Amino acid sequence: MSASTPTSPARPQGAAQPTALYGGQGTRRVTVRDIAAAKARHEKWPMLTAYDALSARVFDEAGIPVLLVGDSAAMVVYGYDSTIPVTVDDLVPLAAAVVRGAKRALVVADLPFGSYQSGVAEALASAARFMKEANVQAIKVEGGRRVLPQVEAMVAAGIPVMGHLGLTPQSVNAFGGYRVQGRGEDGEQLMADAKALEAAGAFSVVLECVPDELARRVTAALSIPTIGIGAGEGTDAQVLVWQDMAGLTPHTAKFVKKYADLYSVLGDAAREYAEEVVAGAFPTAEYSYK
Ligand SMILES: Nc1nc(=O)c2c([nH]1)NC[C@@H]1CN(c3ccc(C(=O)N[C@@H](CCC(=O)O)C(=O)O)cc3)CN21
Ligand SMILES: CC(C)C(=O)C(=O)O
Ligand SMILES: [Mg+2]
Repeated sequence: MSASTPTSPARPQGAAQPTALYGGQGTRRVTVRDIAAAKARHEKWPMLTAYDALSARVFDEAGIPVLLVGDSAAMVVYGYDSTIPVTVDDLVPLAAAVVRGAKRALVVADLPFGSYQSGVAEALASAARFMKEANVQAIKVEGGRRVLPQVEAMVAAGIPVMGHLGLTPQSVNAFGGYRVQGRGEDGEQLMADAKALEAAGAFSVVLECVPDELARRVTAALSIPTIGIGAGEGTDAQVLVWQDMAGLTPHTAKFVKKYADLYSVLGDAAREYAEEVVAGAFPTAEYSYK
């Protein structure tokens, strides 16, 4: 598969199959410059969310080059029914755990609702907390031209910024639900937002729940990578919430492909453990000390 890729050195037996982004990079962490170079080489790459050290380690060793500490933690970690309630205080410890667990992946953290919208100073202060307390390498904010001053200020401060357009879940109350965005005339607004983010210095942009044809046009129009979720096959990269793709989340959107059935696997393990404890079948001598 990658045998013909000149930049990929031989890897130790048993090592995870690297994505193209990891080619030739030894064990150092992926950087935003690597991400930019991948677009120039027309390489597609995967991003997953992560919220704890152990899952971050699993994904890192599986060759996922970029991990996102998403504000979706509000829903999949904290049990809220939207991303609105989660705070910087909630997310910073999760982000710190992900950075400790992942040795090679670039770690990006979402700025949560209410931690950047009011202005440049608020955005810089929130981003600085993720950089100083969690040691993340990049920050993501939702929105286009309405958050441009914040994006420009963060970039000027040396903070790599990932944009996020389309279905921006922090605006769920304005959208009136989790609906596909950018159809018809709205597509041109989204295109203008994407170009503005690139001009402001964003290093990449997430396109969530938009028509595949729009995502393809935006991807062609930008020199920075697009990362799709429910945006079809035409983006440079893809992202999914890990509990969705692993089949742990009971109800998911149409764009989710389940690559495992963790809901059943984990439930079966818990049921079997419970049965054995009740029956006195666990622990046996094998699991006991003399
Ligand atoms: N676990 C999880 N996965 C996610 O992908 C995710 C979160 N949480 N939380 C934050 C947002 C919310 N997201 C969502 C939630 C629901 C739909 C959804 O049900 N969409 C409809 C589309 C309806 C239409 O056609 O307009 C669908 O049927 O897929 C989409 C994105 C994506 N994000
Ligand atoms: C799904 C991705 C793009 C996200 O913003 C999140 O997980 O919070
Ligand atoms: Mg998010």
